[in-house]
Amino acid sequence: MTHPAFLEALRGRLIVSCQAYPGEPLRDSRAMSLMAQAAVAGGAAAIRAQGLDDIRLIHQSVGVPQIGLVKVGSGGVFITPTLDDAIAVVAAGSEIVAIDGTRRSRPDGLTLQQTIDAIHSRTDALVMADVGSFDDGVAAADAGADIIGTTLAGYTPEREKTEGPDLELLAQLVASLDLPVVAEGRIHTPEQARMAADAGAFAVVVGTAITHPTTITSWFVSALN
Ligand SMILES: CC(=O)N[C@H](C=O)[C@@H](O)[C@H](O)[C@H](O)COP(=O)(O)O
Repeated sequence: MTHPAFLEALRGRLIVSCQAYPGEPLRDSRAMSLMAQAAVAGGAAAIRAQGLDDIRLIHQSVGVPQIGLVKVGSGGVFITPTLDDAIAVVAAGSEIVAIDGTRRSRPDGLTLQQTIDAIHSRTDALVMADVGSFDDGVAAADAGADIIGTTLAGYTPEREKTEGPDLELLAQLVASLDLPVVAEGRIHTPEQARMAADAGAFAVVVGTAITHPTTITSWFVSALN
């Protein structure tokens, strides 16, 4: 399958997710933009970013493609839940919009296929469907997603939350789908990133282990307790 050049350029590469949440010390678009610049300086091929302000600023400050999303709440369908959210993410500067790609019903009443069709007809962006299970991945591919991400594995009732990345799900999706499958979620070490690549991931997204110093600090603190 031929992909747009900017997607092809992500093959086998690292994507760094730069996200901070309300109330956190780094919840500041400038901080996220600096984090993104630092990640690109280290070799990140793309940035994943949350929130329209962060997406806009990061779009202006780095020269690599961006996977954008908005998070609305934290339960149920919370990753770019509606079509309007997705259109806003693209308008803010994302080349790829990450949306909830599960089979759950969406708050605006559209199906996943209707959502993806509308994004494709109204924008040039690619759609990354963040899925939580194999059946989600198959359904999202059928619905027209351009990229499948394992992002929600362990965050819906369908899969156990594995300690590290859900490599089993990744391998199953890679074996069955004719689409780029991106490994995302709980990749905390370079070795795990390598394992995800070896399992056939098109690209590997790392967030917390690179860009969430509070969590990283807590890992070290725990090791000393
Ligand atoms: C489940 C969910 O809300 N995932 C979010 C999706 O954008 C982010 O909170 C994660 O940080 C991102 O997926 C990267 O994963 P990790 O931080 O584990 O490397």
